[in-house]
Amino acid sequence: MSRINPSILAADFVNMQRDLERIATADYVHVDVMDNHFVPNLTFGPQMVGRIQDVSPIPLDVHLMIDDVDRWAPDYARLGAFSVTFHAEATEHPIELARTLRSLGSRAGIAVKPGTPVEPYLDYLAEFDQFLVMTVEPGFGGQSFMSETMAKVERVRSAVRDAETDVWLQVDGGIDRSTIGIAKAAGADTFVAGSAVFGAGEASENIAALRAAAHDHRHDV
Ligand SMILES: O=C(CO)[C@@H](O)[C@H](O)COP(=O)(O)O
Repeated sequence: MSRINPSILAADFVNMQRDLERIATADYVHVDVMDNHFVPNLTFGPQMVGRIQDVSPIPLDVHLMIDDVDRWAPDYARLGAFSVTFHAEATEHPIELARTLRSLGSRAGIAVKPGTPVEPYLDYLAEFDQFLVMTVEPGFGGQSFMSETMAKVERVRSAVRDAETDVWLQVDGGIDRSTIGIAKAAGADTFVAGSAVFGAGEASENIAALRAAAHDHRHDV
């Protein structure tokens, strides 16, 4: 199973509804919320995400790159996001927050930056629906895939297998037609792509090409 989640960080913000329609064949729309504090970039907050939720043809996979997630993450679950992922570095209470998100009807995801180890969270996988291993430093699109993060993807995949849970393993950053196979071989099943979808060519064709590139990879998880 390979899920393709286009990141609208690479969309045209003043033509957001048009760009959402262009990615209707994707699985989920990846919505990067940035506060210019947790990361040095700023996007949008609950009001805009609520409007995206209203008009999007596919469900929302919200990625919070913000501080104070204990306070703000529940708002995104309340507005109906399919999935809300917060950063492990932004909370001291990841399990409690994941439980709150689930109680509000959203899937709960935990994300780690490239320099953050995954081990502290592997004994608690059942508390989460998604584990996001960042494959670039969060903050900006168009960066190069960090292949050294694949060791962490392998560790999470192995722990998910051992725990016999159904946690989705997401990668985000520098995913394109060549790197998607590397991430899939390491054990990822959910792929966020910004530039590779909204860059050159038709978004729907780019999504199909990413699906094909992931599918072509022999090591299915
Ligand atoms: O969260 C982020 C960046 O922090 C990503 O979702 C980017 O938007 C991915 O963009 P590309 O690397 O695919 O261009």
